[in-house]
Amino acid sequence: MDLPHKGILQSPALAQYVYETSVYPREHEQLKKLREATVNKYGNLAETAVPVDEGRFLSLLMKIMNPKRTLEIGVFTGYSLLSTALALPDDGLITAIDISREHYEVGLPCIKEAGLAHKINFIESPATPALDQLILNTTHQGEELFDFAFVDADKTSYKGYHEQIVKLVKVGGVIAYDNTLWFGFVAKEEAEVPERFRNDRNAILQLNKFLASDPRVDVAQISVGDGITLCRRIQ
Ligand SMILES: C[S@@+](CC[C@H](N)C(=O)[O-])C[C@H]1O[C@@H](n2cnc3c(N)ncnc32)[C@H](O)[C@@H]1O
Repeated sequence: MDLPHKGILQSPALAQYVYETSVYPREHEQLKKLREATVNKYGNLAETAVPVDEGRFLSLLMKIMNPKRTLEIGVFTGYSLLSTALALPDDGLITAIDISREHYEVGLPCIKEAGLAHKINFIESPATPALDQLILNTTHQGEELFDFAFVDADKTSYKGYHEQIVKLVKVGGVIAYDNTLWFGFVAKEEAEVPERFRNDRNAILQLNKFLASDPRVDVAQISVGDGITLCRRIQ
């Protein structure tokens, strides 16, 4: 599939400037290898992964938050997952959910090489039932709530995931929704948006509107990568 330039830095030259100045010089060797393995295997589809500046943002956010338990929905080959894993404290653990393990297998050797596979509990499942199971585990078996959740899966389900994840993230914890500026299409008229992006654009528009007035979370729209909405649970 031919994707338009992903990310809100609409000039490829500006994106390249950011990547070369502040991302690539600090990119972990195994992250770079994972990125290259993804391009080798999937070509243009490698753009499905978070852009590298977003990976860096996630990594720094983890270092600031120092979370013990994190959740990721939508793993693909694992660029955001490894960006997170590299920044967790020694006792930090990640629960990662994806409908298919196939793509994850491409990045897994790099995650192993970085010595971080033991931190990751990968659940191969559609997210909705997997989240329901996690809710059961926390309510009936007293498992700890999560400090952080990163959501980067099927956009039309984000609103449903939000209702589940607010039950799984502790008060004071953070939920990050990816692609909330959706290639910049959120600010365009529908007629200007290629047809195959319209459904997801509508879902993102509804999500953004909903989150802006959800009293359970405090919200900031972060203009990095393809747009991340950070939600801090306040009730
Ligand atoms: C945009 S990619 C994730 C990119 C990843 N965060 C990265 O940095 O490489 C979306 C992922 O969501 C997964 N996905 C799609 N629908 C899903 C669902 N209903 N439940 C769980 N995962 C799903 C896809 O298999 C795909 O790997």
